Amino acid sequence: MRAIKTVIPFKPDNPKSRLSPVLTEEKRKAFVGLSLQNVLAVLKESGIKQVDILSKSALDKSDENRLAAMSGSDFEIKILIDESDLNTAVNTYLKSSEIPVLIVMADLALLKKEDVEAMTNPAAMNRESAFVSANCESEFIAASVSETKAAACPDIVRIAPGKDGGTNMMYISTPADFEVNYYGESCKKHQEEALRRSFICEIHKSFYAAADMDEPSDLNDILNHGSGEIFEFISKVLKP
Ligand SMILES: Nc1nc2c(ncn2[C@@H]2O[C@H](COP(=O)(O)OP(=O)(O)OP(=O)(O)O)[C@@H](O)[C@H]2O)c(=O)[nH]1
Ligand SMILES: C[C@H](OP(=O)(O)O)C(=O)O
Repeated sequence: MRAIKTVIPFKPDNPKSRLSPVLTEEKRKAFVGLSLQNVLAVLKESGIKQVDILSKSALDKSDENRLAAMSGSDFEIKILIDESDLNTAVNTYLKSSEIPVLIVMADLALLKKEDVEAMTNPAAMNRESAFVSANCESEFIAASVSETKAAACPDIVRIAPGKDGGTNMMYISTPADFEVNYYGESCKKHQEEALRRSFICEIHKSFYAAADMDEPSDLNDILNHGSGEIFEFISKVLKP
């Protein structure tokens, strides 16, 4: 795999406030810890070797212990603390990055390794995922078209949108030349920014990558499609 940096923005304090109708603060903290663990496991499975957790504040001891247990010579996890807001923290990170960056949100409880592979190396995938070029109206099958375009113009932004128009993952080939602008319909904003900066923009459409956990009803997706510790946790909390 081509060298890339992978970064997970993370907010450990009072996380997922929109879930407060169904989860206490303590449970929300436990939930984002499990979700982060899930995302890291998928990244590891997909061949990513090193991940930076870009955290707004220090991690809880339990989360730190979990990360330490996952970390090893073949999978290095670094914790970087940046107390600024999400956009400032990520943009500072991008500015200092000389190789492609993959940004992955921590609340993707259903993420699959195929989604990560589609973001980092779509041409190598033997699949029929549809990609959409922001430069044209029609959808097309990714690999051959995107390779041809990439040969002519190597700067690529690849986005996995959230189900409500946010940006759940983003691959940026030349990160120092791009700025993120999260919140609201950020996928659209990022597509526009890509076009403005003459990047090729591709969209990875996937139910699993789109399933961010923002609102109480989103947790049903974990009950219906999830597995492991996070499934057990949500099952217990929602069906005591
Ligand atoms: N470093 C950093 N990460 C953040 C910040 N705010 C959110 N994040 C992370 O960015 C990703 C997407 O954030 P949201 O889905 O809005 O999560 P949230 O802010 O905990 O949720 P709400 O309080 O419900 O808006 C998650 O991985 C969060 O942990 C921040 O200020 N700094
Ligand atoms: C950060 C934000 O996340 P959401 O609140 O849409 O989950 C976004 O994707 O722009």
